[in-house]
This record gives sequence, structure tokens and C-alpha cells, in this order.
Amino acid sequence: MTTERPRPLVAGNWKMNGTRAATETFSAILEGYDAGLRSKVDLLVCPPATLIYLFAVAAVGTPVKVGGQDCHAATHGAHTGDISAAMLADVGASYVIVGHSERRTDHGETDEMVKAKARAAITAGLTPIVCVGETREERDAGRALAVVGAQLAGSMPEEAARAPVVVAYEPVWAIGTGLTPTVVDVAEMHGFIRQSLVDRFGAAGRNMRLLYGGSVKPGNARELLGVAEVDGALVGGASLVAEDFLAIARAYMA
Ligand SMILES: O=C[C@H](O)COP(=O)(O)O
Repeated sequence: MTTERPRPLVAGNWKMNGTRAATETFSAILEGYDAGLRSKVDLLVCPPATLIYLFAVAAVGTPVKVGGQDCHAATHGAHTGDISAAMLADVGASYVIVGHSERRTDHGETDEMVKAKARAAITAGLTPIVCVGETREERDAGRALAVVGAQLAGSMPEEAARAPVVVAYEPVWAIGTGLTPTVVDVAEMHGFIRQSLVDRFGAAGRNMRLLYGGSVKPGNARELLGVAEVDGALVGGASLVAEDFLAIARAYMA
């Protein structure tokens, strides 16, 4: 049994922000990802779909990865407005976020749908980032572990036993609010998620990267990313500012 930790990943989720002018921000991220950072942490940026190709071209020759924020479960067909995992791969994406709480809420995505999307991503050669997380009410009712456990059980595809999958724990109440759980709560949840993954996927579950997301900022990154079983961050607002995003990644510098 390996005790080696997965290499950390700091991923930016730009959500519905950014036009072509934001290529400047992305270029600053590419430039700031120096040898020191490269030796410690992987970087991923998930811009709106309209910018994926542009960013992927800009990132050629660098280790920075580009990803999508969602994909359809089908490979192609009559799904107006949707994008398949293969289409994301075609324009240079190597990751895709699935089951973000904003998709679950805004688009009524169920665990079953998220699982189908994750499976489609794997089939297309992408690494899915499967998001889970409880609401404030669920935490206050003492149900956080049960809710996240059920989301994991329903959203993680069986293929995770043999294909790379990332899990992101994002308490819904911490997203974009400036609020974060205590490090004790993060440690409890990540320990629980790790155990659930090991129970289901064995060694693959032990090596899966577990990201924390929800109001990660340069000022709290070192504390949050230092928690046991936290292998990186999924960053929203702070990833829109190159210097803040890089400062979060620098939490891994000694
Ligand atoms: O996917 C990212 C998260 O929803 C976190 O967003 P935030 O860093 O703006 O709180």
C-alpha cells in the first residue's frame, strides 16, 4: 500500500466570467507558473466554453491544463446548447467539472445525471472533477456526512476504479460567500470522503485527488490546503485574478 500523496492540483473555475480579453489574465497565469511552482503543484483553468480553444492554444508547450465546466452525457445529437465531452477534448480540454452545485441547482442535475456525465468524460479521455457538498441547512441538521456520502455513492462512476477522477468537496454555503468550514470540519469531511473512496475503489480511491472548494483565497489557502487529505483546491472568484490564483498555488511552496 502506497502512502505517497497525490500531486496537488489547483484548479480555477471561471464560471460564467470572461471574454477574449481575459486571455491576458490567462497569459499572466502561464507566465507566473514558474519552475518552483511547477515542481510542487499542477494548475488547471476551466474558463467558459467560448474560451477553451483560445486558452488551450495559448497553453501549448506549457504544463498548464485547460478544462470545461460541464459536459453532456451523450456523445452528440439533438441537445441544443449542450457540449459533449468529446467536443471539449477536441478543442484541447483535458478535464471537465461535473455536478457543480450551481449545475445541480440551476439545471436540476441529479446524482445519476452527474454520474453519466463523469462516465462520458472518461470515455472521451477527460478527467472528470466530480463535485459534492452539503447546504448550510444540511450541515446545521448534522447531515453533512450523510449528504456527501449519498452524493458520492450516486455520482461516482464505476470506471473511477481504473480511470483518473478528481473529487471536489464544496460546501454550498461556502461558495462565493467568504465563509469557510473550520479546518477540523474540512479534515473530518475529507477523511470521510477518502474512506468512502477507498472502500469502494480500493487503491484507486487512495490515490484520487480530493480538492477543497469554497471561498479559497490567498489569505486562507495555506491553512485549508494544509489539511490532511486535501490535495488541492477548486477556486472560483480568486481564479479570475492571475496574481491571486498563483498566490493560492504558492501555498505549496515551503
Ligand atoms: O468551483 C468553485 C467554487 O464554486 C468556489 O467558488 P468561490 O471560490 O468563488 O467560493
